[in-house]
Amino acid sequence: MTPASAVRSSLEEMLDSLRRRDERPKDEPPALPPRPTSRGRLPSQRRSLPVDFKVGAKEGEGRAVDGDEEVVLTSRFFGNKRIARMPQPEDSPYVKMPKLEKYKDEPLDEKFRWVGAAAGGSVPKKKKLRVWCRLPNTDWELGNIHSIKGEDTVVLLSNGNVLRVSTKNLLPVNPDILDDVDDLIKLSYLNEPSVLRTVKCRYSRDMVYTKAGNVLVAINPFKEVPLYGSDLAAAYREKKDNRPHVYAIADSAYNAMMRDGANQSIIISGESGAGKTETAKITMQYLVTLGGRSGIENKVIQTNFILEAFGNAKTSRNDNSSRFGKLTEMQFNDGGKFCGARIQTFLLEKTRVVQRETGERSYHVFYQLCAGASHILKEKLNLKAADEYEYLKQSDCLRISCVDDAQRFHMLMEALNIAHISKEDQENAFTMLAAVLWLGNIEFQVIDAENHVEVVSSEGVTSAAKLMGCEVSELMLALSTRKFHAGKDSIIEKLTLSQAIDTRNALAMSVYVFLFDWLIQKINKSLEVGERQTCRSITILDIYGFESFHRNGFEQICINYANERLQQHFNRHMFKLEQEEYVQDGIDWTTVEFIDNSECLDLFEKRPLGLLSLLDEESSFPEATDLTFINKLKQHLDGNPCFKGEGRGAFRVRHYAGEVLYDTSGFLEKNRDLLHSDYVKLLAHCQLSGLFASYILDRSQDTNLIRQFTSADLLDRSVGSKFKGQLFKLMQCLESTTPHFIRCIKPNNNQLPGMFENEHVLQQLRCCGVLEIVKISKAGYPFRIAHQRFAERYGFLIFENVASEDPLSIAVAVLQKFNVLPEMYQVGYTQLFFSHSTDFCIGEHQKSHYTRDSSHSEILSWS
Ligand SMILES: Nc1ncnc2c1ncn2[C@@H]1O[C@H](COP(=O)(O)OP(=O)(O)OP(=O)(O)O)[C@@H](O)[C@H]1O
Repeated sequence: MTPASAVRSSLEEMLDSLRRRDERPKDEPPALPPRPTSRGRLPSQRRSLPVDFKVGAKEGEGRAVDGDEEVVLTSRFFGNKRIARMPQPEDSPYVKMPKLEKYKDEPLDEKFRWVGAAAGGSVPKKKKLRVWCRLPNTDWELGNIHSIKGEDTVVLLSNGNVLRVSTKNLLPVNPDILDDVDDLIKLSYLNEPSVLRTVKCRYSRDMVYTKAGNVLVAINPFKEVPLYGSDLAAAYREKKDNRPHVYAIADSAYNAMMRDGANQSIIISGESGAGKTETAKITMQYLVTLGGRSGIENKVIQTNFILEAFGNAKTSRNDNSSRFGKLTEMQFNDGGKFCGARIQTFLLEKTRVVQRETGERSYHVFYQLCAGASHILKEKLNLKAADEYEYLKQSDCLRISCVDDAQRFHMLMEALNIAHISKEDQENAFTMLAAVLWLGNIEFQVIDAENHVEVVSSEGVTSAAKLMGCEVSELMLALSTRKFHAGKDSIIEKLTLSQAIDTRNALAMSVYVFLFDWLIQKINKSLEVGERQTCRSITILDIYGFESFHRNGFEQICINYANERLQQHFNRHMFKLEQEEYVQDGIDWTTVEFIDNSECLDLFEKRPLGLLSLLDEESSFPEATDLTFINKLKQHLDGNPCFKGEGRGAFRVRHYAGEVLYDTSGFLEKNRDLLHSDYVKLLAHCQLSGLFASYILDRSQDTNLIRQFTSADLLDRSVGSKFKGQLFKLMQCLESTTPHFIRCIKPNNNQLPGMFENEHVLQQLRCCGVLEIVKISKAGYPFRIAHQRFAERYGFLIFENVASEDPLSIAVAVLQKFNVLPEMYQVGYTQLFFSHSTDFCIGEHQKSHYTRDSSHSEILSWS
């Protein structure tokens, strides 16, 4: 009998007793077990994991059978105490927590290595055994042991080659039957090539979702797969399907929200192009159908299209890359009905509007407008084809294959209508887009030896001025001069060519950012529930993925910093808090190590000598340049193992997802993000259209966007500090929710279906700590219940008067009376910890009374 079935029968027995409670003879004497020892803890008992795995074994004794041969295996995953450090308490978005054992000071290479890679569990010792063999190019290949001599083994590879390798480069292979297990926890041998083989095998059969314990791994199919739709959604809703799926994650978040009343979050991460945005949309779709017909489902779904048009663009990594972070709070009333949503966005990549790498595009909406606007609209906006605008044609990429921009524009108009964005507001938005495009066509001519310029009178400037609703002369002046105040006098200074171009671009970017923010406000207004009737929510986070391009600038460092923060959140919940709870409740537990990214976060956030602080400090010196900035970084950060200064104003950061080379040019300017007071005024007084102009005016007064900052102002307002502040707020918001994680994986860099690049996928699996998650899920106790609650629920089974006994004695007595195997649970100071969910324990007929808690809190919940 397996441990699971033993528990099933014993708990079934317990539940039978529950049903028979009234018939139970009153005089049956309860069999009281001896009181447990002090600290409420049973004698140490390690649960035996399925098959051969042994927690805590240094040199393992697990046994496995391969064919007719029994082989001796070694398990070396556990036993290394290396728990990661908590974030710096003085500068952290989290509530202060007790400090844990410090990360060992190992060489950096060690920390970035996948801990289980070489120590995948076993060193096979018998002939003919199937093994994974690490090739000189680091790929893993299947083979059979031919002979063993000392430390070396000769392996017959599946491709016919024969290889002599060191035995430490061999790992055990799972039986074929486990090739496509839906949860990696079911693998007998947990090692890198086996995990890869499983996800690859599933991927080849269009099973793009696999579970790694509580985490869902989603591999981007890059094609339509028959995994979605109302029938399938209904199957998940009615619990008829339990295969790994986004629907299952959304369903479990919804159930947890309804059951516990606690807000939930679904955190979707992965590198650029891994499928986060699509996954977020699938999640939303499922949630709105779960939440019943409220009339605003379609509105919410359509907002995705609007946001993608204005906030997504083609990059070299992804034809539809989100260039902003998005948090969508789906709100439900007490009856679980979906009743509204609120969207929060983070740091739109604004430079894309005026400049980007060759082969990439600006925001989709520009091309859609040019291709799809009606004749009347075109005339009104003096709109030309996309290739007539400098801002669009400069990167040699006007189209995306298989995408019809004109058709997308019609879809956008429809989405705007469904989202109840008024016709007038729509027209205002299109007017601003056209103004931005015309601004890009404004040219300057040099008028003196000092390179001072004036604006060339052209269709560009007249159209831009007209669309913005200001005088042509006003715009010309704002773009070619700058006014300073010296005492009571104001001095007008002419701009040089490069200053004028920067000013024009800054104006265009600002208009676009204002437009984007304004649109989010409009959308939020439209999705708002009139009377706030809700106190429950599920928040979906879809933030731009980790990026490493040929050239990486200020935007990339912000994006990658955000991903570091998110990774820390993941580590904190999957590894730190989970293991802390075991330790604090005193159960027998051997720490599972994981790759911590605290050092990289320190590099960014430490004060006063972190990257962001140094950037702010340097930005506040008017004389500072990108060169003085890089020197400062080298001077102060060289000691951090995640930092390496390079030549030509560049530096490297060792992120959790890989190393990125950053080019500091433009860092200071982008961090300062100063708007010249002249054109803030210009914008504020433009007759753009009623509401829009007043919105700009509000913003300009709000943030006091004027020149001549003091350095203290700058610290509050620099882009880096603001972004860090936003991320901290985001983390605090996520901390108040129960998280559910989805890790998206990109199978290849070509955005092609059916192409699975082993090394690339492996790298991503390593980064998200999949192996460690499986280890912790396999060895851990995900289902918990407080002694008190367990005693209240089950105590009557053996005690006449539950109130007269202490909860711990009752709990232990019940477990012993019903022969629950000691390997299946541990008794902590305050809780009982179970390794299996109630799904193992109760019959189908009981499911309506018991819901499974796949998060953390308790073993059972009662309806
Ligand atoms: N579940 C899916 N089914 C079919 N195609 C998908 C799926 N998920 C992603 N894709 C394809 O992959 C492309 C990239 O996905 P997506 O835009 O969601 O990536 P992302 O991780 O959000 O990237 P970024 O960080 O750059 O925004 C999509 O445009 C779509 O073509």
